Amino acid sequence: AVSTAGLAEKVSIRNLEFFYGDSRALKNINLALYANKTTAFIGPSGCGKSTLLRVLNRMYDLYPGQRATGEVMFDGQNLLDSGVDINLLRARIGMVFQKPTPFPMSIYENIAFGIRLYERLPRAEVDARVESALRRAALWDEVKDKLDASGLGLSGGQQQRLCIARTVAVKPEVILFDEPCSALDPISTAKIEELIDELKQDYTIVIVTHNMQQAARVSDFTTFMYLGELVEFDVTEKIFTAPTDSRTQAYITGRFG
Ligand SMILES: Nc1ncnc2c1ncn2[C@@H]1O[C@H](COP(=O)(O)OP(=O)(O)OP(=O)(O)O)[C@@H](O)[C@H]1O
Repeated sequence: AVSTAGLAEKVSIRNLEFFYGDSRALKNINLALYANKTTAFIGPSGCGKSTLLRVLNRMYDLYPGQRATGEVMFDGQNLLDSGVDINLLRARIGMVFQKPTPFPMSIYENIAFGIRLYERLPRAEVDARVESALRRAALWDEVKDKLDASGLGLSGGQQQRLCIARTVAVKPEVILFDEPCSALDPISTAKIEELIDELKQDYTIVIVTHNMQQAARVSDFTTFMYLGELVEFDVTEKIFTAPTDSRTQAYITGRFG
């Protein structure tokens, strides 16, 4: 059994199923995400990693024909319930995407815009929040003298840190990373990984990655998925050194995927 004694469950997923039309992409998923820990989702292409991540902030709501059943408990509420305030949910469970997606506006506005979606704050407080978010995302020193320049003028790695700053600025509790480094060079990747490691002091983090070294470096727990099923969940080191299931073993040794 996985030793999780003393850890707080931030999100508890129970009997989760997910459908694209008639096609079932997630089968009876049961999983806990622990507070102030990083959980990686790994597995071969098409196994359902992104689908599971997108359930956690109801991303699928935008698409007709996609639906989830079961429970995703977060602070005593089932996130899948129809009464859930989706905007509030996405402020509490933020997401960083694969490709950096800054808005076509200034660096400052990229962050202030997100804050204003959720809160009305005096300008000085917005300024302070923008600065602290940029510091948190390890970008402040590089941009403090050009906050009015376009976010699109930053390098790919800087753009991704800007997106992380934008997510952090609305004070989420959980941050979902969907292959956040797949478009980045090794140096930018190392920066983002370092950042993820620091962010877990204050947030609960989930990361989908194809890069097993990355999963091994940044996560505390790892979930191996295969064909829509959660095959194995364990402490990351255990998954990568002594997995229980033969399919996990096959994947981590490069025999498929
Ligand atoms: N919009 C969609 N409509 C129909 N089926 C979809 C859709 N998106 C994903 N699927 C299917 O759901 C399953 C899970 O896909 P998902 O993208 O979650 O896998 P993944 O593990 O994230 O894959 P990858 O590593 O390639 O990103 C796959 O069989 C995929 O073909």
